[in-house]
Amino acid sequence: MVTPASTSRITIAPATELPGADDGVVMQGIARSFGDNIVLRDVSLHIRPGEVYALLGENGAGKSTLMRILTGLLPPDAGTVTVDDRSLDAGGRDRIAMVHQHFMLVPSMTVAENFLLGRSRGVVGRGRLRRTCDEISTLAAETGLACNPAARVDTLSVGEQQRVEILRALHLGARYLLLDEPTANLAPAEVHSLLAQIRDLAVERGVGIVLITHHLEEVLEAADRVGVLRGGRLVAEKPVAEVTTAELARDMVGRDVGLGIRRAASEPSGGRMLELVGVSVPGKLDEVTLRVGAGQLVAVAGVEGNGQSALEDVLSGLAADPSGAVRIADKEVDISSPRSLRDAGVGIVPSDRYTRGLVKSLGIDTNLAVDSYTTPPLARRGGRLSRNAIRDRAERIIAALSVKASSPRTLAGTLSGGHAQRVVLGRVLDGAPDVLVVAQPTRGLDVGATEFVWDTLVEHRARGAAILLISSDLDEICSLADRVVVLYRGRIVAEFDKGPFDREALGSAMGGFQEVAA
Ligand SMILES: Nc1ncnc2c1ncn2[C@@H]1O[C@H](COP(=O)(O)OP(=O)(O)OP(=O)(O)O)[C@@H](O)[C@H]1O
Repeated sequence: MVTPASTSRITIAPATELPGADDGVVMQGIARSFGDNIVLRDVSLHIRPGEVYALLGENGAGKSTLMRILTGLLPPDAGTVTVDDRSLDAGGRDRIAMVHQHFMLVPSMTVAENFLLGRSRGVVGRGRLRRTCDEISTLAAETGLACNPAARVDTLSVGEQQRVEILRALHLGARYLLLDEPTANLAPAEVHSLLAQIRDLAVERGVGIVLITHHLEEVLEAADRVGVLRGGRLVAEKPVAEVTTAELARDMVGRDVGLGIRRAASEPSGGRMLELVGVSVPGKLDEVTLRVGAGQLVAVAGVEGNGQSALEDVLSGLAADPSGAVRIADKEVDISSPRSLRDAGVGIVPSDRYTRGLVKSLGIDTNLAVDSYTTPPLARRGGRLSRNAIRDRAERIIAALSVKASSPRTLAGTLSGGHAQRVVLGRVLDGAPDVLVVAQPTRGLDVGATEFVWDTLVEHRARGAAILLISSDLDEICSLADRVVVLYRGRIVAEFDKGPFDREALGSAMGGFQEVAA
């Protein structure tokens, strides 16, 4: 039983209808600034029913701002939006739905209960719930987006939750879907099937889809047209059949980008810099044993939800009830204390930049000072803080990582996702730690920034840092790792000792299709 808040009729989006001349999402002359920061200038876009339109742009280019304007969450300073020739206020808004990277589902409720949230006043009876289950099953069968309406959301994989979000939007009557990096957390095999399902929704049901992604191959695989935002303007708009990934990268960042293999030039020294022995966290991590030598980069490959967060928690000193041992340079460290790990030389780039990496309501300068304010040069004699040193440090890191911010005091919560990630990376890398644990370091970063982060990790490996890369991105793993272990359901199920790595074998181990004894 659920007690949703307001009443609305359930309308299942019909399968393909012939589009009229004015159909589609039409944005004309959109402009938007935040203070002096001009984010969008005279942007016009037309997304037609039945097409997949990929929207690209480097971090901070204004993609999310444009999508927030499109869904009516943010008013533009100038310009108009119509959906099938209706303004947003005259019914257009009901035809558009945004599917976020961070899902908006209530984990303790079933799929059907989530569908009914906010859609009827008072208690929902069994009959209504059953009807909704039937409607979901019908829609799932029609669209090929498999889904069990009676399943609790917290029992579903990330890929299944993604499908629930899409089905919910269609169930609400959306004819246009805005998908914000929909593949960011999926296993390699799931990526291809989701992209195929997205294409089917467009081709067979006439849904118009905006696909925001930083993975350029996904654009070629799934989209019909691609638009590139740069400096607040739409600088390119092309049929996908006429572009290459190299051209798209150039359109986005204004230069050539090389994301090739970057394994260690020489054999790693093999010294035991970071060692985990039989590390377990109840219900999450099972007897994980691994070693990372000085000057070596070991990747822990896996899809979110298979123990990566627990591993990150252990190495941050934040896991609940961990067991086993962690040694840094052959010395055991107290894993119940974040400070012991930090003092032992471990630097962590957390996977969730907002809950672990940044305080959104504080400035970039303060965020960059949080792990070094007790020592000089930030701390002065007598325990007082040096404002100048805090500002200088912030200015240096902002310049080194090209963080797009009007001043060092800009609030972290107003940065675009990619630039927020740069601040977190900048803080950790600036300390040049002996052991670097980096979780999903390039998630949400544009190709130019990804190239920069990869090069930076390689530099730190070359100076002798031991790097543990926790990632679900096969390109990242295959390009950077000297060794790969695969984490599935909390256990290491496969190990790959030397590149070049077999992407297919890696992908299937990540998806749990093949368990190889460690
Ligand atoms: N509420 C806000 N207040 C101030 N500035 C903002 C706000 N929202 C966005 N901005 C600024 O607008 C610019 C564009 O941000 P936006 O989030 O639209 O970029 P994006 O293209 O989605 O980037 P990313 O790929 O990093 O997610 C950035 O400079 C950001 O700092």
